[in-house]
Amino acid sequence: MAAIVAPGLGVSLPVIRLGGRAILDACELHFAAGQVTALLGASGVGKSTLLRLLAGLIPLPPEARLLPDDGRPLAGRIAWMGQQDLLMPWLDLRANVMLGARLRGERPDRARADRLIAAVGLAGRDTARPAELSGGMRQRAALARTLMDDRPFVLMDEPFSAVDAPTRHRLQGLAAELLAGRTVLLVTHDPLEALRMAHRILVLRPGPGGAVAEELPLPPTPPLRAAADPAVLAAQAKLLERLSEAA
Ligand SMILES: Nc1ncnc2c1ncn2[C@@H]1O[C@H](COP(=O)(O)OP(=O)(O)OP(=O)(O)O)[C@@H](O)[C@H]1O
Repeated sequence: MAAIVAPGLGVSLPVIRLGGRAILDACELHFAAGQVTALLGASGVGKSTLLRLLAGLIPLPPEARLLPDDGRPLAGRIAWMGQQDLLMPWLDLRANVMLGARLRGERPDRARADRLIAAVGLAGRDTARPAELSGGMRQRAALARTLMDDRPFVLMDEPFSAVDAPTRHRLQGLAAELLAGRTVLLVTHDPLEALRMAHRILVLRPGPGGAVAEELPLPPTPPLRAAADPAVLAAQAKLLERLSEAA
């Protein structure tokens, strides 16, 4: 796959209220070009809300600004991958990977779909329906679909939480390789996943005016970090402690 280097993304948000309650406090964030930022925090603190605001799934207040560093609009340049694979059961793997283009009425790039299917280790399974694939295979298919449209910004909401630990470990390696150069915001509950994959870790913690993001230090080595790296293990213990305090 051709390497791309995505621009960074500046985010300026006022207090975000949902159902009459302040969920996120006003914030200024910058997601660095081509880097993975992991977002952690207790259940219900507002991680998905932030992701959904960036994806346009929750309407932005008029004062909010989402500014890619290249000055071009953000619309149409975001890919999304969630906890559920959202594969269409009646379509085969290749058709699922090419679904975005079909929905937009474009001619899908079949060669690119096949390269991505091979890259996620599913070569030869292109005519299989989702029901014939394991959970890990379906998440790999979802990863291929996420990358199919070649978007510079990728938002991932607990993408690997539904698979077993060894599969998750493999998918983290695969995703790190295939997402290289993109500007990624990864919501996860898994401290080790954040420590392996991220260039930067933000923890959302509740505050009186809504949740606030706090940056945590990372081991000096770049991602993808080895799970057995003593610096990663030490950071994992500290991150768990910090998450317990923030809950
Ligand atoms: N449309 C909505 N209307 C009202 N409240 C909402 C809405 N969407 C989310 N919330 C509330 O906003 C808060 C943050 O939810 P959000 O899903 O962002 O949390 P989260 O940190 O992603 O949680 P989890 O880790 O459990 O997925 C929760 O209290 C939730 O109930």
